[in-house]
Amino acid sequence: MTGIQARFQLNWPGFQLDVDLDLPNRGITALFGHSGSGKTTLLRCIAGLERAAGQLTINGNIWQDKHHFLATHKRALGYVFQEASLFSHLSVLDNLRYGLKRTTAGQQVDMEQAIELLGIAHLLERKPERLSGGERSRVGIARALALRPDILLMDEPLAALDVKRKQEILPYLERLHEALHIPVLYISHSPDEVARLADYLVVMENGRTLATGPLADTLTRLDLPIHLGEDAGAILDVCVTELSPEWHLTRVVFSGGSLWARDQGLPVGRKLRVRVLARDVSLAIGPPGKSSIQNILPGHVDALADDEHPGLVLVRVQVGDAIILARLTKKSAASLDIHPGQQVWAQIKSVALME
Ligand SMILES: Nc1ncnc2c1ncn2[C@@H]1O[C@H](COP(=O)(O)OP(=O)(O)OP(=O)(O)O)[C@@H](O)[C@H]1O
Repeated sequence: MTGIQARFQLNWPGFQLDVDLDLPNRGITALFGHSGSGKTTLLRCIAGLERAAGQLTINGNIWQDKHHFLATHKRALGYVFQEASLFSHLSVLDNLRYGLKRTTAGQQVDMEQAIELLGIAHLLERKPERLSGGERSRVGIARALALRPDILLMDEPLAALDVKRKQEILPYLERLHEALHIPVLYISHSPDEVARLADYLVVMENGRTLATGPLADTLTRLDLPIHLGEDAGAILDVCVTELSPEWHLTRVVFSGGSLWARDQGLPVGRKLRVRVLARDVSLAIGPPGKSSIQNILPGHVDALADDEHPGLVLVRVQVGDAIILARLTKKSAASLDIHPGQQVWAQIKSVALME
């Protein structure tokens, strides 16, 4: 049995946790939900810091069931918090070594890989006080990885950083998808971070899981109360197929067609994600004539749902195998008689390449 099987029940006055999760054995799973929905409590149960009833199996190893409860220090896990709590009297290298009982050859390789992945080789001799916030976070993550965990738990690791530092660290986290062969559970309140990093999404509400599934499918479900507001949109897996140096544009293809985006110097053949925000998509019920919009894709309306504002509606459009969301005013949806099954042309004003 691979992956994570986690079933927990916890009864606190005013809060009950009741989850039953089966999660993939690699990739980043984002835990998303309102404040107080139980995300941190779930991570603490996995870490053995809360004694919930239930069971927990990580890649076939039982960490908890009716008869066993493995103590936290015996669980092969890395835990990264908002503030990386580094030892101030130790250099970065000694911080990384701390906790490794004796450094075996295998651990040395893991530590070197962690140093490389997080880009901290030039910081090894420094004391934590001489690191920027972003560098401290990277060292904190590398330290967790050096322990060769079977699972990495990250509780809003970027929340304490300003926008600039976040942008600096995100590319390192993006590399974790590919490079790590362990599951990562990642709590975040930021839809942008989730869209960039996550492969899988768990939506929590009041101590329960409302939905779990691959990121692109779960983000475009209209039946979930994930109120993303201006961040509502779709994620597409694409591949760069053409460059147009003359117009500084890049063409990417996905299962539903192709899109032009602003050139960011990516080579042909590069696979990446793009994010298409619902507010940037409008719909026409016939092939549009001359338009300044380059990206026009035919598709079919799959479903409609009220948006947060009473005057707006979100429309799910099936484009090939992919789903795109469009945000329309209720007035225009009514005047075009937008309904499930209808053929439409999605006009996409802007596409963000996430690289
Ligand atoms: N030790 C505790 N005893 C009783 N209730 C607790 C305890 N710790 C947390 N809670 C409550 O459990 C609920 C879930 O808290 P938790 O920190 O897991 O939420 P969260 O989704 O991580 O929130 P946030 O996004 O704000 O970090 C909250 O109502 C909180 O007040």
